[in-house]
Amino acid sequence: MPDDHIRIHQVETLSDDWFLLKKTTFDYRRRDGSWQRQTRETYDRGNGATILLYNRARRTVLLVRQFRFPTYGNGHDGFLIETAAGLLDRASPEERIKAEVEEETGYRVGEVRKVFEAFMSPGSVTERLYFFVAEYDAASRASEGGGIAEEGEDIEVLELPLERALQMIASGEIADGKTIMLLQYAALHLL
Ligand SMILES: Nc1nc2c(ncn2[C@@H]2O[C@H](COP(=O)(O)OP(=O)(O)O[C@H]3O[C@H](CO)[C@@H](O)[C@H](O)[C@@H]3O)[C@@H](O)[C@H]2O)c(=O)[nH]1
Ligand SMILES: [Mg+2]
Repeated sequence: MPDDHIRIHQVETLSDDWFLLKKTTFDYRRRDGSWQRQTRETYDRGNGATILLYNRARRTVLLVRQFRFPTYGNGHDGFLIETAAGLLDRASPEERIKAEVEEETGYRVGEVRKVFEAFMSPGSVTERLYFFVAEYDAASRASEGGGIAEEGEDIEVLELPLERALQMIASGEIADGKTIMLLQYAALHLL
């Protein structure tokens, strides 16, 4: 796709509170060469990182459960089981995910390995998510985890056999996109 296919016409800030919601009007050059005016809203919450901790010998994974208000009421009770994750806040993905995984799970990991990057909701959310894996064992537990209570985090740590986690995808008990992707990666490549 050549670089000259977009001309930004107008950018309007609809909301700039916790995160940023913009409405952009732009001209898009279609594949047949004609220009078409379009408007799109984009929700910008920065980029993020997520990590699956796994134990090869025991064939287990570490996940977290927390209340996610946006899912509450959309056919879910809101308590999502997820891989540990956090927003980058201008840090590098590697740096951020190491701090985040310790905050949320209490486990301190040395080496983390990036396995892929993905846009999780490209029609409306700008965020690029960086996916990592790392090994853990009982000795890597440095604290209780649980997240930052002052920020409203109330995170429960779950250790599960990979087989059980995969069954929970099939049953709908695990319903978070990034988590499903990393568990499937583990089944294919790690455990
Ligand atoms: N006051 C307030 N707090 C908010 C709001 N939105 C989020 N927060 C708080 O901001 C903090 C963000 O926590 P992180 O651990 O850094 O991010 P995350 O929400 O876990 O995000 C991760 O998971 C997302 C969902 O899969 C990912 O989209 C994201 O990239 C990241 O990896 C949490 O304490 C959350 O409650 C808001 O509108 N108002
Ligand atoms: Mg988080």
